[in-house]
Amino acid sequence: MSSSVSSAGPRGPAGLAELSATNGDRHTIRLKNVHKTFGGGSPVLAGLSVDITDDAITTILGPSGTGKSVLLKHIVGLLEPDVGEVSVFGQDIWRVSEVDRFELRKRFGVLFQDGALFGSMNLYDNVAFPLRKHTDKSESEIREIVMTNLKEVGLEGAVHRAPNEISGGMRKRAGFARALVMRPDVVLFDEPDSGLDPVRTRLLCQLITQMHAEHGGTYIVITHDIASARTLSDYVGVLWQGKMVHYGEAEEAFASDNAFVRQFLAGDAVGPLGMD
Ligand SMILES: Nc1ncnc2c1ncn2[C@@H]1O[C@H](COP(=O)(O)OP(=O)(O)OP(=O)(O)O)[C@@H](O)[C@H]1O
Repeated sequence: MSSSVSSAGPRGPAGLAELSATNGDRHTIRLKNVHKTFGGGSPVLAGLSVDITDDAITTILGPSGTGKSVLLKHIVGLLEPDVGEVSVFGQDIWRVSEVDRFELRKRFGVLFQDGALFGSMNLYDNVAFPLRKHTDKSESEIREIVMTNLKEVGLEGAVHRAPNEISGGMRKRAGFARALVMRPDVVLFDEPDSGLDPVRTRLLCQLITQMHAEHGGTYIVITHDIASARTLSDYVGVLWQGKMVHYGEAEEAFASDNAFVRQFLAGDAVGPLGMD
């Protein structure tokens, strides 16, 4: 973990003061003037720049289809920008060798919408998979880590179940356990709240906050659920029309006088964002 304030798990104004005092200038993830267009369509990212603050939970908000998942795939090096730079851990991810890019990716944990579990493996083997593939740990070491991680997400009683034998919320928690198993410096969540009822959403947000407080690291959570963003965020980024129209401390974002940011965060029907 690359975290000076990680065990503190910065929450609330006091946490943020501590964060900026110790950590203000460190940015593991930086995007500079990133453009991305698919085929002959209109640009999805159109000059997006942002420096994500380390050792905090950032939520990225924006309307449907605005490019949040595309942004996440750029951060983890799964998509290459047409123009611009994506720098992770101080290196331009597209100017390093493929082998180095693969090494950089190992420092990320990603939780995709449905948990992205292997259907043919039980939960234990799903969580053990990255350790078996990328480390030379013994099976008894792996067992200890896997059981700890599954316990942390409340799934120690479901280790032998297959993904299709458990609920969507449990699949997300199992995906979370797997995303954390390599002790990543950065964890990316692609709409962890999608398809969950409000209570399960709240519980998952609590789990994310709690795991961040325990393990530290830089968490980036993509969502369009404003309630989740309020619960989770140390920092908020708002994406619109291919750009990061706002990035800053959560309180600042929720008090923004930018017409779009205000409309989106308040969920107002009136404002620059319409149905198109
Ligand atoms: N591989 C791809 N090829 C072509 N178009 C793509 C590809 N990936 C994404 N897009 C397009 O990019 C746009 C942004 O998609 P993206 O999934 O990033 O939006 P989003 O903000 O995550 O949306 P939502 O909140 O609905 O999940 C969409 O128009 C989508 O069709």
